[in-house]
Amino acid sequence: MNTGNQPLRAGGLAADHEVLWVPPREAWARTRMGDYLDWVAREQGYAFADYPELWRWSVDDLPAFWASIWNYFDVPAYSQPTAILTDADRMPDARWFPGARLNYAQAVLRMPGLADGDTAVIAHSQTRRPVHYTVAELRDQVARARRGLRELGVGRGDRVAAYLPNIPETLVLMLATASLGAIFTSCPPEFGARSVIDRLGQIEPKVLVVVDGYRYGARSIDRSADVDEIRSALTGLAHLVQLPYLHPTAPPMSGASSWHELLGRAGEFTFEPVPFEHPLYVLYSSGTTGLPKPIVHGHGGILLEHLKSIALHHDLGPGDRFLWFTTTGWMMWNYLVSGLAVGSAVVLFDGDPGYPDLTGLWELAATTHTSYLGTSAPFLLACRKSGLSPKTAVDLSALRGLGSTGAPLPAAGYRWVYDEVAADIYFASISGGTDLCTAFLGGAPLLPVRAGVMACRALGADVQSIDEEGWPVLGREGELVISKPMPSMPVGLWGDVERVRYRETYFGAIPGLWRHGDWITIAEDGSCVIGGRSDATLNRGGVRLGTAEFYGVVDAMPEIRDSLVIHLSDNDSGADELILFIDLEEGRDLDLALRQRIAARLRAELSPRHVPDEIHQVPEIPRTLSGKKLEIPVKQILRGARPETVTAAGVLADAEALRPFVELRERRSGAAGSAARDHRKL
Ligand SMILES: CC(=O)CC(=O)O
Repeated sequence: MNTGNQPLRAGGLAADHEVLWVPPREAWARTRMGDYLDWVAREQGYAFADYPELWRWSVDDLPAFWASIWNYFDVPAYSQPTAILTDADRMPDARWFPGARLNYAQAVLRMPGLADGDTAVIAHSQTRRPVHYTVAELRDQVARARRGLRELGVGRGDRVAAYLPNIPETLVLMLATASLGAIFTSCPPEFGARSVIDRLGQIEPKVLVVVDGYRYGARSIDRSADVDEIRSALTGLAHLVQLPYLHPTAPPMSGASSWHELLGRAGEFTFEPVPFEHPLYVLYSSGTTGLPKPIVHGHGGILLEHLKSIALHHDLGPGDRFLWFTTTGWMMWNYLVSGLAVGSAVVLFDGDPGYPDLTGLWELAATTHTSYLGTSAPFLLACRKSGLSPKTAVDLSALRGLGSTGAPLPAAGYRWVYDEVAADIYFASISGGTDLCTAFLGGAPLLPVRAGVMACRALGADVQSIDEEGWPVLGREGELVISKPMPSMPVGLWGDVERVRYRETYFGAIPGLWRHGDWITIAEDGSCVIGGRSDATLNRGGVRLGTAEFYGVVDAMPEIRDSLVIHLSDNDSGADELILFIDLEEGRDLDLALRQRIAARLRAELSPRHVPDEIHQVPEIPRTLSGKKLEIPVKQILRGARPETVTAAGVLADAEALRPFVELRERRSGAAGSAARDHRKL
C-alpha cells in the first residue's frame, strides 16, 4: 500500500500529453480518495498501490466495491440489503441492493460534518438578492414543503414538477418530493410552453410549481402566458403553485396557490422508506426526433454514484463550497444537489454566466468562496479566446478544484486553466451524461493532469473502447461501451413498462453492452480522450475522423469563435463532402486568406483528409442549452429534413440558429445554389 511517502506511480501514461499538474506528495493523506484507500485497506483488507489498481478492483469485483461505498459513506438505511448485486451478467436486468430501504433526501439532508448553524446553500440570482440557508433552515424548509405537498394529496409515486430556475426553492421542492417517495422532475423557465408540455405531458404531474418569470442578464422574461398554456395542457394536474420571483409582490395568478402558503406550516422532518430502485426523479434526454426521452433514476443508485463521484473524484466534503453552473434542465443540477450529501455547501446561480462579461462566473466563485467550480468546455474556451485572466481579475484563493463538461476540452483549454486560473488547482474535464446522471470519465485527485486527456475511468465504471468486431482496444479509437452494470443506470424509461424501449435505446446496438454513442481512445494507463459522437462521425474515404480533434484545431484560431463540422456521404451517388461552419469573431470576414489559413492548419496539424470541401460563415453555431453542438440535426437538415423534425422542442439554446442551414440547403438544391456553392468552394 502507498502510505503517501513514495511518489505515486506514473508509469505508462501517454507521454505525448504534457503534464500540467502533479498531485502533491501529501495527496494520499489529504484527499478523500486517499482516506477511502486507507479505509478499504483497514476495513476490507484490500491494499492498492495506486489508482489504476483501485479502478481494476472496482470493476472486477463490483459487489465488493459498491459494498465498500455503502459502508464507507455509512449510507442511512431503514433496512439493510440482502445482497449487493444479483444477475450482474444479465445487463440490463442486474439488480442492485435488493432488500435495502432508504431515502435519497434523508441521506442528502444528513449533511455529514455540518452543524445546524453551518452554511448549506448560497444562492445568487440576477432576479433577486442573494439567499443563504443554514443546515437547520434548509431542513426546516424541506419539512414545511413536505407537509404542504402532503396536504395537497401528494404521496408515494405521484409526480411533482418544477418550472423553476436554479434557486433554493427548487432544491427544497425536490428534496421534499423525494422525502415522500413521490417523483420529481424539472424544466428551467428558459424552456417555452411547447418544450415543457413535451416533457411534463408524458409523466402527468399532480402538482406543478412555477415562477412568473426571471431575469437573464439585463433582460426580464415574463412566463405567465407559458404557464397558462402549460397548465391547460397538463390534464392530470391537480394543483398549481406559484413562486413570485420576477414580480415578488404580485399575487399568484388565478387558480394558483402561493409558494409561501405551501410552506406556511412547520412540518415533520421524516422520510418515506423506499426500495433502492424506487423512482427519484425523471430527467429528459432529447434525441433528434420525437419527444424527449423520460429517463427515470432511482433513490439508491443516484445516491451511491453521487457519493462516490463527488467525494472521491471531486474530493469534496465538509467545509467545501460546490458550484456548478447549470440550469434545472441539465443533469448537472441534480449532481450539484448531491454535494450536500457529502457535507459540502452548494452554491446555486440563476442567470447569465457571461453577464455583464465573462468575468461574471469567476466573480461569483470568488465572492461565495467557492472551493470547487464546475463549468463547461465552451465557457472555458470562450474565456480563453477573450483573453480573460481570472487569477488576475478576481481573488480565487478559496478555489481548490475546477471541472468542465458538456464537450471534450482540447489541450489548449487545459493549458489556459493552469496559466490563467491557478497553477496549483486540481482540474478535471469529465464526461458521462443524463442517462447515468453522472460522469464515468474524469479525474482523480491522486493522478496527474495532462493536457487534453481525462485522467481515468471512474471507479466502478467499466468503460471500454471496442473495435468494429467488438474487441476491446487500447491506444486506438473505438466505440465507448460500459460492459458491466452501474447502480445509476436508469431504473427505466417512463411508461415503458416492459422495458422494451429501454433495452433498445441502450443495449439494442450491441446486446449485453451499454453503447453510449461516443468515440473514445483509452490509453494503457487508463487515461482517455473522447473523439466526438459516434453517430456524428466524419468518415472520409473510409478513414474515421473525430470531431473533437477537428474542433481542437479550428476553435483555437483567434479569428474563430465557434465551429461545427459535418460529413455528408452517400454510397449511391458517391458523395463525400466535409463541410465546416464557422462563427467568426466580431469584425472578421471569411475571405480567401482565412479559408487558406484554416485549410493549412488542418492539413498541417491533422491531415489532408481533414481539409473541408466547403467552409461557410454562420452567425451562430447551434448548441443545446447545455452547450453541445448539434452536428446531427445540421446534417439532417442539409439532407432535406425540416428543422422541427430534427430537434425536440426546447433543445436549442437559440431556435434561430438552424435557419442558415435551411437556407444553405435551399441554395445547394437550387440552380442558383450550385453557382453559389462553386463560389463558396474552398
Ligand atoms: C457529465 C456530463 O457528461 C455532462 C454532459 O455533458 O451532459
